Amino acid sequence: MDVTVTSSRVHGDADAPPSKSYTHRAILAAGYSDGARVRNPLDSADTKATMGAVDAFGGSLVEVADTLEVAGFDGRPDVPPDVLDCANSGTTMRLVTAAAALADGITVLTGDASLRSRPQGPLLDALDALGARAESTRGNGQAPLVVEGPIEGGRVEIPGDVSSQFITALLMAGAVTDEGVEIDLTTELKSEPYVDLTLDVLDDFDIDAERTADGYRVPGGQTYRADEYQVPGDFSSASYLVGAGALAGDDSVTVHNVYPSEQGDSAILDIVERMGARVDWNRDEGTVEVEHASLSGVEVDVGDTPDLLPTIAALGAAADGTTRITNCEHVRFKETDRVDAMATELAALGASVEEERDTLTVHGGRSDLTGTTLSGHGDHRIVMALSLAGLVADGDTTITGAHHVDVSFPGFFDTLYDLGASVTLD
Ligand SMILES: O=C(O)C1=C[C@@H](OP(=O)(O)O)[C@@H](O)[C@H](O)C1
Ligand SMILES: C=C(OP(=O)(O)O)C(=O)O
Repeated sequence: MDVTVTSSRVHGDADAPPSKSYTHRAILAAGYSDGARVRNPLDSADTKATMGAVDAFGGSLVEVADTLEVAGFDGRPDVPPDVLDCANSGTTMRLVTAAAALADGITVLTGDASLRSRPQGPLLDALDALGARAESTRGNGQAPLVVEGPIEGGRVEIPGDVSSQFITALLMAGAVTDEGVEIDLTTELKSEPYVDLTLDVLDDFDIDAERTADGYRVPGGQTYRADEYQVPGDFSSASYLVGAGALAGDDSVTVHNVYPSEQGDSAILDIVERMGARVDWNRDEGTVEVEHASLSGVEVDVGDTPDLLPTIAALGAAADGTTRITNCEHVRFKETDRVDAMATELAALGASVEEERDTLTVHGGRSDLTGTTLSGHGDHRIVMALSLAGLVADGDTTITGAHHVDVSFPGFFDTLYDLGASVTLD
């Protein structure tokens, strides 16, 4: 399915969907427990993949209104009856690979073509060091993966600059090993707020884990326990709504369901404010009101907030002056190489863009942007970010693969349409 966005103004109220990162963790943590209710989970393609894994490990999940009733596998996953298909979800593959290493037998994991091109090697090496057999079938550190457990715990070294999801995976599984897991980071950690978010969920499930001088530690022999877990709203998804208000607001846009949490991507509020928009975050009410202004370029380090790169690049293309996005090499390891994808598509729209390994520079100006047909690169965030640029480009902007928004924000185009954007799906 393609989407065509025509230059338009937006205003009114919109809800941020539930957080994808919190939902994955809450569902898997409920799986590790003997049972828990997850309230207001995100129902999307990626979170369904995690639900499928919990089911395959011997848990069960029943949806009752806005709550998922999870009967867990109580710390000991069964050997799955079939290959685990993690679809497009990096979070599922990493978190579930470590869970599979607890099972007494062999698990095979795969995913779509994008997921089968993403790096898993450091996690496989770490699980190997903990006593599992963990292999890439092609020997290239990518899925399909074969994992044979069980692990008992121990000490591992792992780089922190490929994916923080490896750390999250080891912490979540490590809590139910006999010996616990001590993680020594061999490089600087990127995407650190996502590990903070993991510690937050673990704490709510009564699991102790902590940052150490060299990395992280989780003691073993623990029991996941929570009656009910409430998932907060998603700031990465909210970034597109906030971005729409900042770029094309006619009067203001108010985004609901955005309460404070450990999500690093709440940085989007500060970024659009620095670009010149007026932003009012009422933390108690969980609302953000954004008023459009003529935006100017900014410099942003996305070391902690990789998922904001497409949003910031799109805003930068429409802002006056130069937007420099630094510390972004790890953004190349996502559903697609997002640094390259945004550079290519914004250039096709008429922006002047320079791409280096670790930096993306966009020389913006909305008068330079002319609608054309762009590739969504099969990546939900590229599709949503390019839609923002379409709001201000002259004429029609068509983006291919619009259905990929189902990965994290299934109602995205309805939400944009309800705000007044001219959006046509076909
Ligand atoms: O743990 C998580 O929920 C996520 C961690 C980040 O990935 P990396 O740690 O691989 O940068 C982020 O990009 C991804 O969308 C979600
Ligand atoms: C990279 C993302 O997710 P994942 O790593 O789970 O595929 C994302 O949602 O932008």
